[in-house]
Amino acid sequence: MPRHFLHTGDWTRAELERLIEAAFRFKRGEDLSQPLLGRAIALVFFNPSLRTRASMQLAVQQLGGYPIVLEPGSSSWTIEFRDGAVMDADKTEHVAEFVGVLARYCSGIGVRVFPQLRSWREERTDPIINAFARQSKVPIINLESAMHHPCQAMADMMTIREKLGAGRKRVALVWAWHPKPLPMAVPNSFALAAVQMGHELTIAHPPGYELDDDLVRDLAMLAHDAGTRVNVTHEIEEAFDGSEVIYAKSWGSRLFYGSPEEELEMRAPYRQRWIVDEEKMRRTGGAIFMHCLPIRRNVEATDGVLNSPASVVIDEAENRLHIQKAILARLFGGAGS
Ligand SMILES: CC(=O)N[C@@H](CCCN)C(=O)O
Ligand SMILES: NC(=O)OP(=O)(O)O
Repeated sequence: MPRHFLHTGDWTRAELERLIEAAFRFKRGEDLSQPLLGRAIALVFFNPSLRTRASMQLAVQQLGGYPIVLEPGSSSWTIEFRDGAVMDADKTEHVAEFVGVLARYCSGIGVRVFPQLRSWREERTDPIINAFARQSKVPIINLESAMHHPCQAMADMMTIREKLGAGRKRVALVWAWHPKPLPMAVPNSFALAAVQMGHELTIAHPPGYELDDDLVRDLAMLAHDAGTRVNVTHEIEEAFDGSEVIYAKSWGSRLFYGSPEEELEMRAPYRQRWIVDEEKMRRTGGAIFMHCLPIRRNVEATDGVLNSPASVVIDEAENRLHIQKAILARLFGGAGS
C-alpha cells in the first residue's frame, strides 16, 4: 500500500515538523527542485474550490509535474463507491475503475469530497476518501473530505510558526454562526494538528456542536503525550482571554445531519454572540486572527477584524501553496523527503 496523506494523525510530529521546515524552504525560494518532473498528478474535485484547486495546480507545476483536474458529475462521469453495488441507477463508473485508470496516467491522486451531511453515522467514518485510499496503488492526498482537511491544517500550523515563532502557543478554535450547516473537516483537522504540534487548545462552541467523540478522545490522548491540554467551553469570550491565535470556523451539528431546517432553528439564537469582532479580539492582548476561507464578512467575523493587522488569512492561504509543495515532495521523492 502506498503512503497516503489522509489526515495528520497518520504522521508523526517529527514528520509534520519536517514538512513545515521544507515548506519554509520553498517559500524563501531556497528549494527549486522539481521532484515531479515528467509526472502527472490528478486533482479530483467533487465540490467547489478556490484556494485548494489553484494552489495544488500551481504546486504540481512548480515541482515540474502536470496537474490533471477532474470534476466527477459535471465534466467527468459520476462515481459509485459502494463495494458490491448493483449499478443500475445514476452512477456511471465505479471508484475501482476510476482509480485503476488514473493510476496508469498519474503518480498520485488528490481528492476533494465534502460530506452530504445526511448520515452522521456513515459520514463520520470518512467513507469516500477511504474508498479511494483502499482502491489506489498510488498515493491519495486528501484535499478536504467529510472529516479532514490536512493540507489546510498544515498551512495553519506553518502560519502559526511564521507569525509567532516556534514552541507552544495558546490557540483557540472558535465556532461561528453561519447561515448554512458546514462540514467539520476544518475544525477536526485544525484541532488534531494543533495538539500534535504541542499547542494548548481551547475549543469554544455552543452546546450541541461537539466534535466527534473518537476525535475528542484522540485529542485528549495526543495532548497528554505532548504535555499540553485541550479545554472545551460553551462561552465564546472564554476562548479569547489570553489566547495568541483565534481560529474561527462554523460547522454543523452532528445531531441534525439529515435535517438542516431543524439545525438552522437550533443555531438561530447564536447569531448575535458567536461572531469574532474587535471587542472580543481586544480580550486577547494581540492574538492573530485565522480562518481557512471562504469567510462570510460581518457574519463569521467583522470587517473590523478582517481588515485589521491581526488578520493573517491571506498569508494563511498563501501558505497552502508552500506546504502542499512540501507534502508532494515528501510523497513523491526528492526534496523535503
Ligand atoms: C463555505 C463552505 O462551504 N465551507 C467549506 C469549505 C471550507 C474550506 N475548504 C467547509 O466549511 O468545509
Ligand atoms: N480553504 C480552502 O480549502 O479553500 P477552498 O475551499 O477555496 O479550496
